[in-house]
Amino acid sequence: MVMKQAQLLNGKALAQRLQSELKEQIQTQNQFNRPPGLAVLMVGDNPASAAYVRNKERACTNVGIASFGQHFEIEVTQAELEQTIHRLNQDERVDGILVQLPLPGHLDAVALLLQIDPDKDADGLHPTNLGKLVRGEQGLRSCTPAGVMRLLQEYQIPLKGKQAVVVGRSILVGKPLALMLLAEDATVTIAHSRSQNLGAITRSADILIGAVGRPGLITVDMVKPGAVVVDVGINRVTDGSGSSRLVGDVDFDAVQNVAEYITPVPGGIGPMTVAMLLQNTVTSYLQRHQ
Ligand SMILES: NC(=O)C1=CN([C@@H]2O[C@H](COP(=O)(O)OP(=O)(O)OC[C@H]3O[C@@H](n4cnc5c(N)ncnc54)[C@H](OP(=O)(O)O)[C@@H]3O)[C@@H](O)[C@H]2O)C=CC1
Ligand SMILES: Nc1nc(=O)c2c([nH]1)NC[C@@H]1CN(c3ccc(C(=O)N[C@@H](CCC(=O)O)C(=O)O)cc3)C=[N+]21
Ligand SMILES: [Mg+2]
Repeated sequence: MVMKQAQLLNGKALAQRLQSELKEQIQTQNQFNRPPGLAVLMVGDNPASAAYVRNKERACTNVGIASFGQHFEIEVTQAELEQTIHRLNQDERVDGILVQLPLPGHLDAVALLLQIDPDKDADGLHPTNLGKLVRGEQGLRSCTPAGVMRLLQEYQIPLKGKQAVVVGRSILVGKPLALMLLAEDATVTIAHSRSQNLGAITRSADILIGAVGRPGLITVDMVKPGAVVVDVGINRVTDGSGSSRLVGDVDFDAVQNVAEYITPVPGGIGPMTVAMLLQNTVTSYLQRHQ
């Protein structure tokens, strides 16, 4: 039997196009006498965060957004971070503030995110923006889930009435993504580490999202033939020869033989996340001057 390979959902290509559109928009928006500004706070050096920061800074330079990155030692205190956020809230050059998650255990992420001016909340994690998402109101949306939705939209993947299964329930990815899928009239199930019969749940999915952080968690037997498979996971793995590479949560090589559409890692949701972060920053920039 000849297996038809899934079509790739090419996040990298779409993200590049969105970036050129943003670049043009920024070039023609010069009445504010300054570029849009984005501040990313990173504590310690988690490898997934490091990849994000690298790509984000390259992308900012490319489209014309000023970066105000701040890298803190792992021992930084809550008070130091809160002071930094207060300063950035007041800084007229800064339109977007993002705190890289997860934070080391001695820091309280919830308390910190609460300090961000909701109008500068580039990752949509302030309770005001999360509340707007729950209520279906306009607001800044979390970048990764927004990137997933934008990519599905680009490929005209039908969502209305479809079974969507999101594996992972973090406040950064799984939960907001489930709400966004719901807003598009999908029938949404959220699975997590305590879910029983994960395979039975995922096999019901027309749209299956892996947002866990475990390489190879989603195996081919867990995927319904013809499903749309979105891999949010970013995991660095070391192979036998000692060289390291990025993989997602999905066993891509096997799953691409049964899925209708699939996102690659790298080149899928990662670049879309960066594009949405730039877009949120530009949105805040334009709104802050109204
Ligand atoms: N592509 C991108 O742009 C981005 C990628 N990521 C990547 O996505 C992944 C998830 O990130 P994030 O949501 O922040 O991670 P978290 O660790 O915050 O959340 C992971 C979720 O997966 C669930 N989980 C853990 N193990 C299992 C299991 N065996 N079966 C089912 N569910 C499980 C957890 O369940 P429980 O709640 O019960 O603990 C939790 O809800 C990571 O690889 C991260 O690097 C993150 C952000 C952006
Ligand atoms: N508040 C917060 N928001 C986040 O969105 C967030 C975060 N914290 N903490 C860390 C994770 C991780 N993450 C990535 C985003 C893009 C790539 C990315 O661009 N990846 C490229 C390849 C990267 C490479 O090859 O180095 C790709 O997948 O093609 C990676 C990782 C965002 N995260
Ligand atoms: Mg990716």
